[in-house]
Amino acid sequence: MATDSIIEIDNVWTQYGDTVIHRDLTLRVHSGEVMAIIGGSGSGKTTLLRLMLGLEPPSRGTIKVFGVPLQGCASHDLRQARNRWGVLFQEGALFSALSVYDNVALPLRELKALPEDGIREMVMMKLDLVEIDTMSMHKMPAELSGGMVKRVALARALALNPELLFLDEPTAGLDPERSHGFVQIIESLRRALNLTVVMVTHDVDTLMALSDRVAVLADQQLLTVGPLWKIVQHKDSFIQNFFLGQRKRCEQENIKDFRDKLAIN
Ligand SMILES: Nc1ncnc2c1ncn2[C@@H]1O[C@H](COP(=O)(O)OP(=O)(O)OP(=O)(O)O)[C@@H](O)[C@H]1O
Repeated sequence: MATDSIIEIDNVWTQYGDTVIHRDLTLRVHSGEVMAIIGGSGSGKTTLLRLMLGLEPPSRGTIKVFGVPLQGCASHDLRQARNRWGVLFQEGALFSALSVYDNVALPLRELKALPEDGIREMVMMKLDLVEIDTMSMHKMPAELSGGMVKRVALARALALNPELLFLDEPTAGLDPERSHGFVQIIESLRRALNLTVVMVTHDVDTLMALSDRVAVLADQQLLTVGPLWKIVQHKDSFIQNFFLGQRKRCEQENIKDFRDKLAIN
């Protein structure tokens, strides 16, 4: 078995009553890669993310993150594993009653490992990473644009210096320009912090910009896993429809050009 697997999913089934969502999924996420998960609406992408976060157990099979089996491990081990990952939920999910500063400080305060001035230093550093200026620090979430909410949520996800980042539809709801800017921030952070990333997305630009491999969920199974340029050549009808009119863009050379431009802009 590869030693650099950060996430190991083995023979996982998810079932609600008689309804099977996942049938015998096996997947590895390697250290330092960006693994994208795509699939139709209701194909079980978010549920798969929730399984990887230990928020719900699979009906069958095992999931290990950092070598820790999420089911049946000691609560101390689970807590330690959780402190090594950050999550950006689909809607940003900031606490509406807390300021920008307090939202980012929250995971650090919960950890009870730093004095308040240490927390302040960390919060300022994370806000700087996601390009939120100090003027906005005391704003409430309702006063922020959609793009800012995402960036603050990303700062919070990074608060504990995670090695692993989960992103659920990171660019959903952003206009193309903001989406582009947010993807650039994720890409530069990923490089600088050497992050492993698991993201659910339906956005082809985001896939082109960030993904090293793409896992396709369809018909309750993992249809295929591979680099984007290979995935688009798959004959399956879901994949064909998903990339309709975009297959040429997703050729290897075009992906490279797209990423080069992203790095320059
Ligand atoms: N706790 C639950 N109880 C019963 N059914 C559930 C539960 N959680 C999810 N489901 C069902 O599992 C299926 C997969 O849901 P999930 O949200 O993972 O899909 P998805 O691929 O993320 O969809 P979308 O792209 O529309 O967000 C859906 O049919 C959903 O209704």
